Amino acid sequence: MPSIHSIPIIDFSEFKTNPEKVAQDVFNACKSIGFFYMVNHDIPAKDIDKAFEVSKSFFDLPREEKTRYKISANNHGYSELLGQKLDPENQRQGDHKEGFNLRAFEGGKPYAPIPAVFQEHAEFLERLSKSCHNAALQILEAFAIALHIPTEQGGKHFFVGSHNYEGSENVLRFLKYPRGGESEYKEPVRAGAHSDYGSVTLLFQKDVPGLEVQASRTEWIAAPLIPGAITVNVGDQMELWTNGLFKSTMHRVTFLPEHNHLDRYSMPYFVQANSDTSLAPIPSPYVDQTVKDGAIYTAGEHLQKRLAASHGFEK
Ligand SMILES: O=C(O)CCC(=O)C(=O)O
Ligand SMILES: [Fe+2]
Repeated sequence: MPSIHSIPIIDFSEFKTNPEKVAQDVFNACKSIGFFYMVNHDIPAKDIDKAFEVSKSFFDLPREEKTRYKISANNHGYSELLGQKLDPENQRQGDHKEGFNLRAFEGGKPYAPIPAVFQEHAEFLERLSKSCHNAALQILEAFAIALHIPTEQGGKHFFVGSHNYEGSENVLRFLKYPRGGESEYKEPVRAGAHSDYGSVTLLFQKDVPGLEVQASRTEWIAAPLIPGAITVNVGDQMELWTNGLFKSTMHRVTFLPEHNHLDRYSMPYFVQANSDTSLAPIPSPYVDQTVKDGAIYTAGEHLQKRLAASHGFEK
């Protein structure tokens, strides 16, 4: 396979008028590098800016405040600096980041208690998390169109049917990679190499780059910041569902010496299929239907397995 040197930019303003074209671009990206930039999506820039401000106000709180909301096996809450290993098999030290996972709202309320700095913007955060979900539904519709899912199996709505917002395990995650500390830090990268666990991830990057994507077994390429674009990647659930056709590509975050004086903030939105959904190969003429080895997990089982390994939760 030729090596892939860049991440394609896909214009979703054409999705309403020419869905086939957008779906084909998405298909080509997902079969090769597993990443693309979504431009002209429906999430207003001012909402993204505001979310980063709210995120900063949370991370600025004293440590004792933040640790009151410590993350547990429900995947909601605060993870401390060095608290998570995204590459648990290889890392000697946790990631050089702190984070807060905000699970999907339920019945208009946060999934579990959230700090006052979030609570005072609860309506806004719920709206944002639903806008992210809707952007993901457009991508999932593009997947189904490109994969030619038969109409009797749901056609273009195939994935939409297995991605409810209400009751989902979707997470809007706030991350802060603090400036400094790189000289004592033992690892070469500040977030370990990993693939994402869900079906699709939307990532909002801001000001400070550092994300790298494994373009081939030996080559990492930068995923630079593109103003206004959402960095989108295929997650494990989609790779399993497509029996390896779509690539859940490894990625990591590096230290960049020219940005050492700045805190890095990012905001991934992890989209999960309904937890009881089987990850057996989907009905597409492009997807090999033979299951080679191992058991077929449900989306929920797959997620729990990966989360337990990276956070060290009790199993
Ligand atoms: O911070 C980033 O840019 C990427 C974070 C990431 O890949 C993750 O949390 O899964
Ligand atoms: Fe990731």
